[in-house]
Amino acid sequence: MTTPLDHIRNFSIVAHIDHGKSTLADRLIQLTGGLEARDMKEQVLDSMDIERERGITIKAQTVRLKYRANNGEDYILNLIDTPGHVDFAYEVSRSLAACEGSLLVVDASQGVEAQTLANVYQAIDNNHEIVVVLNKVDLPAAEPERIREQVEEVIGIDASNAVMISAKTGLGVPDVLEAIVHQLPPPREGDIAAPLKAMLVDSWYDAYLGVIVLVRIIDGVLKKGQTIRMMGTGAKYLVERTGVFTPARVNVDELGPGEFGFFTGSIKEVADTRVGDTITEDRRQTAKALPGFKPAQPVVFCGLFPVDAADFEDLRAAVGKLRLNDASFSYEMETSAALGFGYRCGFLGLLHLEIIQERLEREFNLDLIATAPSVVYRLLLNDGTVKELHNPADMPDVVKISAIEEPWIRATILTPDDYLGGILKLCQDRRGIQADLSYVGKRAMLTYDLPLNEVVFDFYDRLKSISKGYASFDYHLTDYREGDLVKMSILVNEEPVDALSMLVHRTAAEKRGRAMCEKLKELIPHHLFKIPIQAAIGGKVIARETISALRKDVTAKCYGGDVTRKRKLLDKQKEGKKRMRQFGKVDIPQEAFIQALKMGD
Ligand SMILES: Nc1nc2c(ncn2[C@@H]2O[C@H](COP(=O)(O)OP(=O)(O)OP(=O)(O)O)[C@@H](O)[C@H]2O)c(=O)[nH]1
Repeated sequence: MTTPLDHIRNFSIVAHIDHGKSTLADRLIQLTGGLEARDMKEQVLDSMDIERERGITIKAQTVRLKYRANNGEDYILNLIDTPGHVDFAYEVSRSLAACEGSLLVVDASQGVEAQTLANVYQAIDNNHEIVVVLNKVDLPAAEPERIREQVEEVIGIDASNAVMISAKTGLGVPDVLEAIVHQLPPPREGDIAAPLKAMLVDSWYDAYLGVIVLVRIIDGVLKKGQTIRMMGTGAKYLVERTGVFTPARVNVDELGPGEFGFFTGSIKEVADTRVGDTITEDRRQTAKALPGFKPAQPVVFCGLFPVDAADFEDLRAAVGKLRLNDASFSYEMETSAALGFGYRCGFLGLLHLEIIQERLEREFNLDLIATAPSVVYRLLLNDGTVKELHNPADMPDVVKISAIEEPWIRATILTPDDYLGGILKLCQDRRGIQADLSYVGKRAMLTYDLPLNEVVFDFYDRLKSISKGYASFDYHLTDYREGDLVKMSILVNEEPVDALSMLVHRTAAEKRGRAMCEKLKELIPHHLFKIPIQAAIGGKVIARETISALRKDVTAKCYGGDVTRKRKLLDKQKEGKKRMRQFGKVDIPQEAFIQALKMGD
């Protein structure tokens, strides 16, 4: 039995990070009986361990809620969870496109932030009706009335029906359910008799069921035994199971128009499923496919190498497994003179990079060295061809290059006025071009165009430290612009360390080079000989430091003393060695790579 359209509501929750989206989602699940209170693990929607630890939502999920409204009618509410971090903006946009309404959650003590704006504008672009939810009214600092006005003023939407709640205590949450039913529209179209037409919203790999495909049905019915066709790729699959998440996985006989659910079939890899693809029945096809989505493009690349070269096979298996579940992560084999065999990996952003690296280390027990993150540069070559550069080490001879283009972003920053000066300076130092400055109450709203290259390293950390954590930030890629970029090499003991080479703007090269040399000087241990550390552009050295020679050997002070203590010291040294890489005659600790690449100004 499928549910009539007017008894279905499909909605997302959009919010700035930490404004309480997951807490509210949990409350809604709890109130509608999806979970008994005692089963409630904190924040069920954030299912991966790392997500839970970091308190961020990565993988968009959906949950079907059964709700008996105050009018006595039964409704199906499909909650489509969306990630809150800028790196995952693409996942936000695809989940929003599959539903009709949004709850806009705003922390009533903090007010509108950068990602509130970015996310709500995406919802508006998708023609969503919006219910404003002012959360955390239990906090003494909450000012729901003022924030309601702010939402109207800054975002320009009607907030007269805003629901005031505390997702933490549960106060007001039942009103959210009523608002979903009465203020959000049911699915706009849907013909049960028409040929199957469904949108592929997401897919992931499950160890027991294989690839699970999340769909939103537009027309027709999806059920077991059907042969379906993906219209974009042309691939055909037999449907083996259909079901929904409540959030527990429950099989259902069929999925009808307006509904969300999943199916499994003979699909081998997540890569075989394209988000945004139209799914239809092979023997009775829908006439017109949905407008497609473009796949998420990696914007940041870095090399990942095992600390111990013998672990390469394990790394190969691990990246393969991760990719099964995360099609936005890409990799190809790379060899580095300094680091041996590894993978060049592409990510949606820096957070995505950190998460993947952490999962590889934690879930697969690998020790890794990550090279400097690099954006994708476009090289215009003299022979008229264009080459994408994912790795500074692959840069062709400069005489072959007529121009280098780099990606730019448009950033929105909201900050209390007190920190405006520091932030303006930061943006300016990072080659930013100010596009706008206005005020949201007492806070400044800054719009800047910045080269992504200047943001990937530590911009966000710097912004947070300058503003004592109060500034919020969001960005999207805009275009490629030509820049005066040069490749800077780092030489340790006269040997170039390919993993540390990077593209930098000419005006910033000397400062970066100097900082890098100083940092490496601190991080590379003394050896028995003097070690020069140099930064160079082409053949020209632009910065130099020297590590003086070591005088004593570590065990000298134990001479003639306690043997166990001596052995302990040697063991400790050996342990340290494991995390070292040898470059010519010099041992560089893994930590040196990580720290050297995370540089402040
Ligand atoms: N006092 C108070 N704290 C709340 C309320 N709702 C959520 N919080 C707290 O605010 C923090 C962030 O809440 P989350 O639900 O994780 O926020 P989120 O928006 O889902 O964050 P992301 O998943 O990272 O995007 C948590 O520490 C919650 O316990 C509320 O109504 N009152």
